[in-house]
Amino acid sequence: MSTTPQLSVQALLWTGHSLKVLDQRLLPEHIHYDEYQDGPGVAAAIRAMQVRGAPAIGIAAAYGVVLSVQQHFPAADWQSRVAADIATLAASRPTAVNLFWALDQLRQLLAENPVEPLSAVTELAINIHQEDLLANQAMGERGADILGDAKAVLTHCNAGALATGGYGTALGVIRSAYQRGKLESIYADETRPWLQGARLTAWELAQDGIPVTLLADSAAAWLMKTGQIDWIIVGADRIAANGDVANKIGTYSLAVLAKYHGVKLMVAAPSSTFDFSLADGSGIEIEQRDSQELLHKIYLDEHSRVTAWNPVFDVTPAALITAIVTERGSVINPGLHGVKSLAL
Ligand SMILES: CSC[C@@H](O)[C@@H](O)C(=O)COP(=O)(O)O
Repeated sequence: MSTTPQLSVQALLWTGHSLKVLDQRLLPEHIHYDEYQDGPGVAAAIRAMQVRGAPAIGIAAAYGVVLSVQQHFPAADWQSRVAADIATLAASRPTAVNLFWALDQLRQLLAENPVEPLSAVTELAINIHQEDLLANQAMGERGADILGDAKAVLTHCNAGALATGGYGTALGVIRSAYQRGKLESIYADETRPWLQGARLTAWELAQDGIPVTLLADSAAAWLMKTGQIDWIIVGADRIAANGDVANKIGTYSLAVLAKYHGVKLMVAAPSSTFDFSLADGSGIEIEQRDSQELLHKIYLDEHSRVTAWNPVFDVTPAALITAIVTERGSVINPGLHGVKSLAL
């Protein structure tokens, strides 16, 4: 096992009484942290994508509950106020299951600790944050083992430290493989329309001195056709029991292209990203974001006849995935086996 370097990038900083959130809308030009003292503030930060990426959304929401308890306990109606803040946090974004996974744990703990809730929820939120970092480090090593001697990979979106408690899922695998000296080329899609690849992944890897080559999303087919990559490595927002994976829009098209070109596809995600209540990916809600993310401003006029369709996730069928890697283990060919073996 190789050692993990000190992390240069942190999306979330817990101060003990507030949450500092790196505003990812401003990267890579500006490194600016906003400080939040209440649950609705954190929910707004998630909705606006100041913090984004499935595990980071779950961690931020956990701290949002801590801030809510800190603000309202021990007022007579603290429980209903905290419940309202939890509902606001749950409504912030629909697709990443990590959000609901974290909130469910905090809700249950609050029910068990009505007398001293603050210390209990604080301990749990910090634990969720730390466990995510450890999971990513374990996943990174496991994923690097599966890559073996692969020389070149492509990633999509940002599934890095910025999207998690640290180290990253897909970027964790890439970090670990790079440290082993195997990877010669790392490609990143721009990831339109929000440019998570161009703005975040490129910046994050550059912070660690890891070279990366950016490409327009539409160049990915030609990258594969010309034999330049062995693997595509992505994260996930929700994985159903049969291994279908919801992830950033464009992942499905990469998976189809990969199948055609004989390129392998790895999904790296912590256990908190699995939703075993769903038999397959058809039940996953796909977030639609504002058309302003796509439309040129001359088309934002209310009389404009130009509109935009902006789904920000898609679902990749398990049959197109070569390996799903978690901190607990991995499944090769999930289309044949599903992922129930990864449940506790
Ligand atoms: C480890 S992050 C995994 C996914 O959350 C990531 O690939 C992704 O799709 C993020 O979408 P985003 O809309 O930026 O929150």
